[in-house]
Amino acid sequence: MPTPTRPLRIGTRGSVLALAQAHETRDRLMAAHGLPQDAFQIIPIKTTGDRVLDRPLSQIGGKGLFTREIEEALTEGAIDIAVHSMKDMPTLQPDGLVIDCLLPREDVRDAFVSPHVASITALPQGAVVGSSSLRRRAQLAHRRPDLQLVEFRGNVQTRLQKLADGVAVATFLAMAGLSRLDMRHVAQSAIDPDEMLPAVAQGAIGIERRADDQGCAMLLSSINDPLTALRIEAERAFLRRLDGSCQTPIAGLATLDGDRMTLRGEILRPDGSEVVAGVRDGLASDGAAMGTDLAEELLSRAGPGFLMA
Ligand SMILES: NCc1[nH]cc(CCC(=O)O)c1CC(=O)O
Repeated sequence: MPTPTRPLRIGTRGSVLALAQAHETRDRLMAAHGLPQDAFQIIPIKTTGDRVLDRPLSQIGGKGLFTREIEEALTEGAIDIAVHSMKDMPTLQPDGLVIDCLLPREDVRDAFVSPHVASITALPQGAVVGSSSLRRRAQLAHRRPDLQLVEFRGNVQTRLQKLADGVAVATFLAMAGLSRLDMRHVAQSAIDPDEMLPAVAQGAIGIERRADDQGCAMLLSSINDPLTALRIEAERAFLRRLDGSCQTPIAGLATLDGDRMTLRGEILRPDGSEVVAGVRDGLASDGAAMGTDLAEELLSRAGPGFLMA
């Protein structure tokens, strides 16, 4: 809790997008509690994922790469809360930490980004596309086996520069990240989830705290968006059962219609040669069970070893 003597310390990665998310969190807390800006201090923390830029994430060790150092700072008390892209979060938090605050979700869709080409369909035969996301690579390879995929790491600016340099003719980014950076214009199109199912929790910001910190629990409860929380709970239950990591292409998306939820999920072979997809409909309050159940259906239909390939 912020006190007159000490501001509330908000831990975040240092990327432009991460800082925008930390600022959004601070602004919501200021508005909800009538607090001044200097009641908060934003503390950027460098993570392994930020440090190692020359290898695909899947080779360095998957999820957790962008969060470990931040969670350590939280556990040690060097920060009070941590702001995360939920898409990058492991499905289980370390002992003593919880995420029970989700901000209203942004656009969940992937963006098709290219200087000249309008859409996936419009890509010329054999075109070079840059992406380091195993999910997007597998989904694209499934749909367009003719395309050539190259690794594409780095922040939004770096990736746009690579496109300008002709390293690839197109790439994908999350619409949510582009929106938060006021850069939606760089997207040629937003890809419908029926065409490319997004990553679990794409577009959602979660705020982590120490489980025993009742002050922060109260502070954060006022900015939690319960509908986003329901969707993320279902999607992450699905991912948890699949033991999702960056090494297993998985996509999942929950949508709400009143008190009903539809949960779609898919798992892919990394080379895109096979996709196993399924859907569940049910009560929004049963999201976690639907997620586990859908994951089990996909696992049994895929058969042993599917995710290892
Ligand atoms: N893996 C990196 C990452 N984590 C969250 C976002 C975008 C914002 C979001 O989905 O909330 C991105 C970049 C991207 O996929 O373009």
